[in-house]
Amino acid sequence: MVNDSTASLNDGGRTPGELRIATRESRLALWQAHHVSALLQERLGVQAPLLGMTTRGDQILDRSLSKVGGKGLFVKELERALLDGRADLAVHSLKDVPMDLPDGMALVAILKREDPLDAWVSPQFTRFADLPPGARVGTSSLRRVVQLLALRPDLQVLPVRGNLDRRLARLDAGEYDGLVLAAAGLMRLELGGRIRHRFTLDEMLPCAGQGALGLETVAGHAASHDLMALGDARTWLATQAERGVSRTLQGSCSIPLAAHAHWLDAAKEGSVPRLRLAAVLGHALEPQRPLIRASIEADLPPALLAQALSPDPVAARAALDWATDLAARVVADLRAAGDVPAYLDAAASLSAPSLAAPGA
Ligand SMILES: NCc1[nH]cc(CCC(=O)O)c1CC(=O)O
Repeated sequence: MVNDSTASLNDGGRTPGELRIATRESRLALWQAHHVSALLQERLGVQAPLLGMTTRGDQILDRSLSKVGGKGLFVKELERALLDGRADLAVHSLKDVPMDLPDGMALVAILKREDPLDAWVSPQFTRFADLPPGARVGTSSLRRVVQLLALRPDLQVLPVRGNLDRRLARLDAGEYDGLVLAAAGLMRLELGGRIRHRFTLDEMLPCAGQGALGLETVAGHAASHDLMALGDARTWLATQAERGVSRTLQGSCSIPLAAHAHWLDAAKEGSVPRLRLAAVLGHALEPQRPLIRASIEADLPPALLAQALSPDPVAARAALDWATDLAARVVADLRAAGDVPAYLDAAASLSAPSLAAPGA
């Protein structure tokens, strides 16, 4: 939508009143940074030029990310720019943001989530269900691997890394019969036309934070209050619940864990917002073992929606506690539904580099 903002890459001196955005230089990261720059201009009247940076996570394509420092790699160098004062904020795909930020950093806002689902992309096969036995599907996400094999144990699931354009090029070159990719990333890059269909939540549960954007600053940044106004309370509560599941299960990139929450009432007037949180855990070493699933629903106490984005830490804490409690209950249900410790041990001992990859 706001692809052609006035922001331009810039590494010169600072201008008072502007908010500089540190960003990776992949097409997706630049789209996201431009999007936020345009929002800052529209909603706050603030100029927000971009500071482009190449991170180690972008340079290292030949090794699995979990071997070289995990998805935190994408984030660390941007954080250094924030701590140095070279930039004021960083824009992240929330699902790439570690569960616990380093001391001194804050996730000040989570923008309204549009499309959290995973998409089926294939030149040849209109529907995932059309795939012939033994077909080759590309994904490097363990979460997707275990869910794909739960749907279709016959499939050959092959690793694919690199940015979206690179993955699609390999698909078009015939290396795969299809790919599973986040719909949000494809839509942002105007590649929505490549989507054949979205998977249902029962087929392919997304990972925590998928489809949402998070804004990070140093804690206590002077613009924190203004930036918080860009956040969306419902998305914040839903994604905090999702991230609570990952945090409780020590979700790293090598855990085949999905966690997704969505609001059930579609904002009908007078209705109580009700959140449904689901989680799926697969076995990292024997992906054919049954998935462990749990889901839970809860009505949001009405006051908490407003409190979610409150600058008052006590009020915000109450909203966060509600989301965290939901996460704890889903994790308890997971533990009751299957041998969670054995599945977590399998993920911890994972040694097959071809399976370990970023948290997509
Ligand atoms: N793991 C990489 C990544 N990080 C964010 C997105 C897409 C946007 C999003 O999910 O928010 C993707 C690509 C993908 O998973 O297909």
